[in-house]
Amino acid sequence: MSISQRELDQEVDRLKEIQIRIQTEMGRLEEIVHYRGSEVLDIRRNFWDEVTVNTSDYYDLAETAASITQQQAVLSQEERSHRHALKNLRKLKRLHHNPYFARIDFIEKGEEAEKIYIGLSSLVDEDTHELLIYDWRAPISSLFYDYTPGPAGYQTPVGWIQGEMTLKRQYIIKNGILENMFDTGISIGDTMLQVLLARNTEGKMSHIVTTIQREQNQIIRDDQHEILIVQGAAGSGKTSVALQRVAYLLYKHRNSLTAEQMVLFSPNSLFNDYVSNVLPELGEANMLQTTFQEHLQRSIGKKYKVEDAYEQLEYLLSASEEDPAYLKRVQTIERKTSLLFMEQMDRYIEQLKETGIQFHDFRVRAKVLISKETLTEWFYHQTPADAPLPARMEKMKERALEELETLQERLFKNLFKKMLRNPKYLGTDEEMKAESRKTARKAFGPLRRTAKQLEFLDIIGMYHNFLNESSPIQEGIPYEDATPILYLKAVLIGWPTINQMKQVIVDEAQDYSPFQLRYIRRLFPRARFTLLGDLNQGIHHANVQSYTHLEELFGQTPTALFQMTKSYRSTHEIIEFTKGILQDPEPIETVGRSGDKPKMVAVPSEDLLATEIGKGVHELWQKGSKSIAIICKTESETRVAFETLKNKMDQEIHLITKETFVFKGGLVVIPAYLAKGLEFDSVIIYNVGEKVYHRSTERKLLYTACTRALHHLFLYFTGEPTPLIPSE
Ligand SMILES: Nc1ncnc2c1ncn2[C@@H]1O[C@H](COP(=O)(O)OP(=O)(O)OP(=O)(O)O)[C@@H](O)[C@H]1O
Repeated sequence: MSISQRELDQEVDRLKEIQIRIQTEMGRLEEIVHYRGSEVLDIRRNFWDEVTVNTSDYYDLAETAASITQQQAVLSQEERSHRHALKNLRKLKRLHHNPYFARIDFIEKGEEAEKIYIGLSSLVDEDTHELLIYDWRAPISSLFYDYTPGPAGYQTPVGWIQGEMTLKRQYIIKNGILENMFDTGISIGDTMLQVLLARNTEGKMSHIVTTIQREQNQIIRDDQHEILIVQGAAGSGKTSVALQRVAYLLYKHRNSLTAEQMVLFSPNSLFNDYVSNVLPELGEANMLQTTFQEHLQRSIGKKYKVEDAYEQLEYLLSASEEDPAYLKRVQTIERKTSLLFMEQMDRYIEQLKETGIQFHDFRVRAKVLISKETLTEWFYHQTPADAPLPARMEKMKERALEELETLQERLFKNLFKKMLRNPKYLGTDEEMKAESRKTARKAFGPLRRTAKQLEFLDIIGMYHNFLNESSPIQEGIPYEDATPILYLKAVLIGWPTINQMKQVIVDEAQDYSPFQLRYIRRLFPRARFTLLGDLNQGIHHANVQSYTHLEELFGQTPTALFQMTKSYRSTHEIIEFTKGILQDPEPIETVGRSGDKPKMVAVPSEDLLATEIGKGVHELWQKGSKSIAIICKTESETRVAFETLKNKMDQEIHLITKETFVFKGGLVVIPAYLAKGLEFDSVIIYNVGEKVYHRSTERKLLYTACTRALHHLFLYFTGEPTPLIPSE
């Protein structure tokens, strides 16, 4: 739709006017920040001058205390005002160069037409209290995301507002200059979205608030359901939705929810870095970010090393399918990740109430102080059989600490006696007593800690007993055993209290096993959950297979299942090509952006792969790519590729392994499972030869790798191409 020159001039004028207001307000706030800042410093420096200190009698003491309290109150009031002004100033600085990105004109039934400008945060006219810019998260801003011009409505805390949208306009404002604007007609698609999607990507993920789509907006703003499950095709914006949802919830519940009460489980640390800019760009603090692996290792403790999920995967991808050890491992993994296994554990734990509990001896070097038999005897005879297990363990702790106290007293007496007899020690009896007491206390320190943390419970021993296996875990815990071991521990001694967590977000949820998901649910009993995943991209063995399964896992509470089927990342050609890799795909649609067809390149021999890929990289730079990933199947293939490629490239090339924590753009070589969740202008699959990808379990991995591409996809192969890619 064409926009008249008059309208354009009006918009330019308005933008100028808003910027002047922002500048004026910034100036005012800068003064306040400066003034409050020096006030705070002043109060801190002269704190004691203002306090009347008199401690001669009770009344004076009380007066002194009151005076300190009063002075503290003044200080925190000043600090609060300072923080508030600083926060507002930062907000204005963000708005200054890009105050808003959209406008809608809306006529509420029975009211006058209103122009609503929407930006990253709101701006109020201090004098008239008029809202000059609405925050994108305000209820009314929903209109922009949900409707095209025509009848429209939105939900407010007091009910539904119905009316008519007469205009929907989007702006591209850069460095304070209005570069372009588009009006959306009833039938015209989202021009702005197409412009954004056609761009090249250089680095970390960016926010999408200027072009959130209706299906995404629904998920971002859903506050009704305690459990949200999102199936989203590759590139449909799951991670984006998760992050904008965090920003939305922080805005909506700003008086009761903080960033520390939200946690995001992401696939790996590299990914954490990749997404780390989004919330700060939106003016919000990042929520806690972690990986399940990190949780496992931290909870198991330093004594044992938990195998990495990627090590497990590396093994499964590299071992021969005929190897009996491989087959056994696959079976074991399938068993230990199932809910059936959890039920079997529950039965075993039930039994432990009567028999079979195991402890470690309390010992100092070789000397046993409290034997495991004694501990077992205490458990079954001195703790109430009908009490819950954690309560019984609490009793055990008390009992052990008591016993340690007695033993420590005995040691003290012996030491003291020895000192008295030994002419080497000089000093009064009292001094020697104190010395001996100190030595005894120190000697018992580690044992007391063991008791307090209930480390005398032999969790691993019981786990082995349950499995009916004799070989005890030495220093490494296989990935598939780590969660069951922690589950056993939690049920026996009580779940760690992570109750303050109100929102838990699990990205790549399809890579968790049913056992793990149920475990996570119990870890955060009071939290609301957002689980986002794509069954097409399930790369781990025995992960969740269906959404009914997921719903069952989280059941009971209000649960909603959303589907996002449009893929925003890749061109139409790449999407169609990658669909062919899947056998029974979840639905995927394109948003209509077109590009080159993916290219399969046959290479006569492996020695020539690097040279050919070098040429491909060159071609892709020429086409304007700013980020290129050469994706390999495993870490070992990645290392080989990196070594052979690094001398063939004119540009710098980065190797990415699971030890890489910082996301780098440019040219990278990366294993497929780490490329998960990331995206690049161009993707090169290192070798899609039949010898490399042939098992059906590798289908989803290959799919995941190919769907990382925005604009171009090149696939190289030696020998025959993989049968997983249908020939045209
Ligand atoms: N509404 C939108 N407007 C503009 N860009 C969008 C929108 N939704 C998604 N995108 C872009 O599409 C790309 C894919 O988004 P994102 O990584 O969130 O998808 P995903 O579903 O998590 O993908 P995957 O599962 O394949 O890793 C990103 O570049 C994102 O910025």
